Amino acid sequence: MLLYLTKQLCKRSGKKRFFSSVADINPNEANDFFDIPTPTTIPFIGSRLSLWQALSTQRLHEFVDNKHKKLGPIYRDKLGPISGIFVADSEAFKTIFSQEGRYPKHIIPLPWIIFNNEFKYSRGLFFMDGEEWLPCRTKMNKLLLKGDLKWTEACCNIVIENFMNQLQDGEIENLDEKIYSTFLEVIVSVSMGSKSYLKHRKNITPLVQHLAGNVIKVFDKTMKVEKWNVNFAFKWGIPQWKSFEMSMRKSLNFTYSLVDELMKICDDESLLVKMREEGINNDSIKAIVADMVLAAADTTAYTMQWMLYLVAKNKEVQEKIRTELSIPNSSYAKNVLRETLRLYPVAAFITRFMPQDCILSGYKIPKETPISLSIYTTGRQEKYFKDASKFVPERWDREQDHQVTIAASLPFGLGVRSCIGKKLAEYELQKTLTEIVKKFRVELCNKTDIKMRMRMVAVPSERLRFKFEKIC
Ligand code: HEM
Repeated sequence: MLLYLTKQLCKRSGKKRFFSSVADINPNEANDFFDIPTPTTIPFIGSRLSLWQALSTQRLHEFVDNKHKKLGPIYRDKLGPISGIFVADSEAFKTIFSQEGRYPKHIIPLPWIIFNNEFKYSRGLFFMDGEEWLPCRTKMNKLLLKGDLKWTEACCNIVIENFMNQLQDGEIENLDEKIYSTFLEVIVSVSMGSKSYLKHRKNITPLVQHLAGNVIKVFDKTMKVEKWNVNFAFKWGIPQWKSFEMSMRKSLNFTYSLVDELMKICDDESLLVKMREEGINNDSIKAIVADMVLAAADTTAYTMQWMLYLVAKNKEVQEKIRTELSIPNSSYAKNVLRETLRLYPVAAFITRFMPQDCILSGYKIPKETPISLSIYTTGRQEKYFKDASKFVPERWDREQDHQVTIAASLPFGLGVRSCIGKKLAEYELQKTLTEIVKKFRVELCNKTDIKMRMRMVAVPSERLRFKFEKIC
């Protein structure tokens, strides 16, 4: 898989070797770790205060972006519990993914670690490491990233058709909530299979709506407790911790019971049955699927909103999507999605601990140093994307040479630990976009400038409102 991706990226970046930086730097010439630029702030208070400010205004991406502007593509910082380096350099990204080892490790939010340890919930892929993670991940790759995925597409199509039936002329009330529930319902329908979903959807839809409310709270409460010293918050049981703990328990308990029920009614073409056939035991199935439910909704729902926002502001893009619908194998909708994720990567940071010492951007990095890849920053840099602030889906066109640096926009990550839901997400997002644009002209009703805010994932600074006009 990694070899395939590497070849693809070589082809597109026009370079001979994608991971060129690995061999090109002589370790003796590299600079010392402590020479990496670091912000000058009042010791301790300065960095905590600015972090607190960045977190409470949900502007962590801008905070980090400004630091890169001042200090360059790599800098060292202590961000509360996370003390490590921040990297905004496509060559360094390649080095990281090529040297991340057999069992890549990422940072897990501290409240979630404490919660899992304290209450002994077994969790899915995102939380697993090493020997536990690899066999499960290999089996899940086979089911969700390789081969024929028509069975997942069949599930998406039914749920999206249902969503389309809720749209009409005019401003759609609570569109964001409808989008959220729809994408949550997709992962539920994939878990149970399209036939079973069709049979039981009347009962499933209200459960999904209830779950959506809980899942939203988990992300919100995690953000709120992270503004505090999390160990302190947990130890003293402050209200922010209690509220986070409650939302997490509710969501997980509800999701586990839902998966239990789905296991009884799923059909042969379902994720649950396919996981069983791969030899994954029932407890692990429950934990993996429950986590996917949590990972699937926010990421896809907000990407859908950003995509609608951008096409609503760019009428010519809408028109082109409509025109290209008649062209077989047109990749235009896919390019719209790629361009949306370049400007608004819902996962604005990807993290890693390297298993051995490495050299990044000319500096020696000791093994196990927490590394944060600033995906938001690289996606908007002029040196990687011409007219970087403009929304130009055509720049991703394979036929034309618009000089995109693929490794600077990695919304799903790269390599063996990249997003397991990538193909599912790409299909459902493109399908929903084309169905909407085929039937409606989309207009943005918000009058103020919309900014990106970090609520674990990248969300709009205010509720997006759209007006739909039916195309006769
Ligand atoms: C636009 C949609 C999505 C985006 C941008 C996205 C992005 C990401 C990113 C950046 C990672 C971390 C990769 C890394 O550490 O290298 C990730 C991991 C993950 N994603 Fe997604 N994701 C999306 C949708 C989904 C969906 C629909 C699912 C569920 C089917 C999903 C399930 C997961 C899981 C389980 C992991 C952890 C994988 C592991 O650690 O092995 N994601 N995603």
